[in-house]
Amino acid sequence: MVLAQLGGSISRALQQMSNATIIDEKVLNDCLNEITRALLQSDVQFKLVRDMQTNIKKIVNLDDLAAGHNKRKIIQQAVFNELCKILDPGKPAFTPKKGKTSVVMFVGLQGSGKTTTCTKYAYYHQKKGYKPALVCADTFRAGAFDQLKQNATKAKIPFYGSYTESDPVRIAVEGVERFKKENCDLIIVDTSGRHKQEAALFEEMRQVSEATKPDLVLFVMDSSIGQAAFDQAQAFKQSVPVGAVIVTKMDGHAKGGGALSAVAATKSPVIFIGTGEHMDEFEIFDVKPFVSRLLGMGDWSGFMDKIQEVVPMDQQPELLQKLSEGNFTLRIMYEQFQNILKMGPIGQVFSMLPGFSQELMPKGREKESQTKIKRYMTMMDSMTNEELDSTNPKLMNESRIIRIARGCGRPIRDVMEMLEEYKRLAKIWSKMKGLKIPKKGDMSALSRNMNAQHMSKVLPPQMLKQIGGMGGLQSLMKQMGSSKDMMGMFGGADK
Ligand SMILES: Nc1nc2c(ncn2[C@@H]2O[C@H](COP(=O)(O)OP(=O)(O)OP(=O)(O)O)[C@@H](O)[C@H]2O)c(=O)[nH]1
Repeated sequence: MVLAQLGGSISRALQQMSNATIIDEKVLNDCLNEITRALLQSDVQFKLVRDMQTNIKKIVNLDDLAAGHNKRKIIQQAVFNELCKILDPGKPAFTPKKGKTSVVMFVGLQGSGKTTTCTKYAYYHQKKGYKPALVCADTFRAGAFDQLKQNATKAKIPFYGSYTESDPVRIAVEGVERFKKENCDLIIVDTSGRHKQEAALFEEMRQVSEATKPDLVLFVMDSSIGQAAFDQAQAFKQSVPVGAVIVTKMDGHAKGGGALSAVAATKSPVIFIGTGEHMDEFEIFDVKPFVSRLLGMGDWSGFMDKIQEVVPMDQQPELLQKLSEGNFTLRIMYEQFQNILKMGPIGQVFSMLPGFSQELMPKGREKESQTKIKRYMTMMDSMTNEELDSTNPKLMNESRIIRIARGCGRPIRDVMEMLEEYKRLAKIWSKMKGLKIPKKGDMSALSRNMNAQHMSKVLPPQMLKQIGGMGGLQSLMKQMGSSKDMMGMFGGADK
């Protein structure tokens, strides 16, 4: 069961319960058992699941439910809070400061994706203006240094390692010293992968940590690790001061529940997730939006942040103005396709929009979707300015379609398909009509300006019904809006 399925199962359990006329202990227990089953099937550790169930029972007061309060909402909120609690140890991770040297050491099981993730982490910070450097202290796996070297060269990040030196402590110390002298502010030390049974390798890892005195030890974990996650993560935590976790391969078909367990074992926050093999398939991890996405509630703040990344700054106000007028033209679609292709996998963007990820960008088919987008753009290149800027769907008559097909050398049905896709996107974006436009550059204000009215238009009808219609959505947004993150996520509550 992948995490998305886990979210679906939990939502279904909640839905079934809210369909019951009277919520008594049995109905509540059935619902919680269903949720428990889904969590266990996703590899969340048994003890965590049991504790979660007990906590929810403590929080949810059956008398309140009987009094006719919105039962589903109360329980959904409790499930939401409990899942957040598992993933949020309540203390923030160390963040490196620009201009001040920080040493970050990467540890993890063999093949968890450490080396790949080191470069992603370095690259991410380099884009933010840091001066990162990579040190390969993995003397165990032949080829590890070559891999790091290759990645680092591609990203133009300085690196240090040795083909002959077999002592990882020595390499780590030399590398750190060298990059300190070169005024690098983020020195990243990659270490060998190991399993908890390998005592000698654990001792070696401890020595590297002691010698380099890292400001942060990052535990890298593959999301598919399953039930073993808790014990493995705990073993690492006992040997070195793990301060944060990165979960990799979140793009795969892993169950993913192990990741939740590992966080609980290390009592450290997840700070990033890896979503692919490429350098930029790396996302900041935020607990509340993540759980919200897991439960199928969408993640507006993430979506708006992505737009900020995808759309060049100078085009943002203009695009938002057009969207707020409800004028989604083919030209806008073309320009957005251009931006999206520049940025990389569009799945990352659209998976954040509630309910639309599957239609726009089926998981695992990103490459196909990109090819499709390029094909659409070729067809649009054969359109006139009038066609590109029109908001009148009737303009695209048969003769225009035939002309476009001839112009781009594609069959007529391809042009029709592209126009259908345009209509579908235009329909989605027309829901943005009336959006308050933030001042130039202040995209976060946009998410704050999104109110329940906008949300209700964008949410798929069945999801809105699940939440309890407009009234349910408003109170859910108010209730959740007490935290800043949630305000951002749902675009702010109506006051
Ligand atoms: N799909 C996907 N693959 C990933 C991700 N992160 C890493 N990988 C792949 O996972 C494999 C192992 O990654 P490495 O970086 O070599 O793993 P490692 O932990 O350094 O390996 P050891 O040094 O043997 O411990 C490689 O094929 C990576 O491309 C991710 O987020 N998604």
